[in-house]
Amino acid sequence: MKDNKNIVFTGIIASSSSLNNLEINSGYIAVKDGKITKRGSTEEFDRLEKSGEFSTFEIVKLSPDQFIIPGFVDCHTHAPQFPNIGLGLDRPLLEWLAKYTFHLEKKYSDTEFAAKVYDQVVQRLLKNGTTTACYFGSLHVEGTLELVKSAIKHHQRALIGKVSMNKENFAEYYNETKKELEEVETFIKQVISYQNELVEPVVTPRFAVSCDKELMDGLGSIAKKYDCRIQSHISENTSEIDYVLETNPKCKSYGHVYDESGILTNKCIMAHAVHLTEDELTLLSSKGVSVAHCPASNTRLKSGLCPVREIINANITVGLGTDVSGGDNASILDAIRRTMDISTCLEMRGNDKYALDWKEAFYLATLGGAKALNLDHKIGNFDIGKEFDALLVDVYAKGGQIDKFEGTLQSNPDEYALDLLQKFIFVGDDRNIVQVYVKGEKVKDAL
Ligand SMILES: O=c1[nH]c(=O)c2nc[nH]c2[nH]1
Ligand SMILES: [Zn+2]
Repeated sequence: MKDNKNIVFTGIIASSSSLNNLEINSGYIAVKDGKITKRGSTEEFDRLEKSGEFSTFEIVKLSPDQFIIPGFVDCHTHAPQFPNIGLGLDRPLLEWLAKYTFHLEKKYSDTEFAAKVYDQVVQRLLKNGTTTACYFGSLHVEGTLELVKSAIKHHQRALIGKVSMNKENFAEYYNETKKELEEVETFIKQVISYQNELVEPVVTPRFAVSCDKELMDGLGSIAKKYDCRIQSHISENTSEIDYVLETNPKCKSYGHVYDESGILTNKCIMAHAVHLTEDELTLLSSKGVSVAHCPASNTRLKSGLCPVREIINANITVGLGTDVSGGDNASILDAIRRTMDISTCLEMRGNDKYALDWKEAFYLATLGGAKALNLDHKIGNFDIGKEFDALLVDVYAKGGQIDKFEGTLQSNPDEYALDLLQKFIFVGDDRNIVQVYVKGEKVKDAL
């Protein structure tokens, strides 16, 4: 598709090195064959440019109102549910699944339908600056392979799972165990056979409500066999937890149901974790499990206010998820804002110093997400040697929400840069994301 040129950007560059360390300054970043090869000050750039170092590079000089940040990482979303976005949010989780969600997901037995929807989904996410997405597909192998093909076609970094379910439900949306395990292996082998460096398969037990012990054991073994990531849901809603404990009377917690089947590994990412006990926090932390915090769906489905600060303090790696269509917004910018809002609500209820500030939420949306998905050796910030997944943001982009009030931002260059980024985080939208790069290739250009 797009040609992978050598590019050097000069201007404001921002990325996190940890939850509490945002680096933002003016300088340059050089990208060769999709990887970051050099970074430095503006003075160093001027010197190197004069010496001819960048003679084979396209040079992109940012305007004073533009900056570069790492691409957003969506750690949890359901691609087949996008046609329902904004609809049917009047029921709690289990009723919502039975009434709206399973019926929609069943339609993905039609691969033509799947191909059309997934092409739109992948493009929507790239437009929003989501350079990496960890997707749930549907129960169907061929349908979910259409999602894989769309990610490859549009050059999105994607972790994709064929959903596994073997428990009967009213929608008749499940497989018999043997068939399900065979299909999961077929899916994994097929994705591997594409040999695409951006796309990987994920073992995806929907949750302990939909999978019995036999299936869960089998999925744990498959993940081990192929050294795959695993994704699922945990402790989102109290009725869900009650059901899981009732149907697994020998397990002392929801977390232990997964642990009994070898699901909890350092390649496992669990969505939600709204109602975990202290014991479960310790269990997840000891196993190296990551959590995808999905604030939009937690409020839309009235599941609860996720204590994200406690999860972070328990030494669990956290990233953000949009969780469409329990979540009503496909943008990680929205997840950033809702993360701040939910944690602020919890602070206002009496948890001192609980709220996450915008710099922390920005970290979760970038490097935190990359760590949660075990991709931080490749992406998440602009360390030399990492792959260049990045957004070029224009704070005053034409038609956008952010008005320019001349001379009102702080005049010190460092503070001015912080003001610009802060404006984008709180007020910006996809119109401000004027270019998107994945592994050095431009996948959106609205400049
Ligand atoms: O928010 C959610 N969306 C889903 O599709 C789902 N399935 C199980 N648990 C779930 N939670
Ligand atoms: Zn989900």
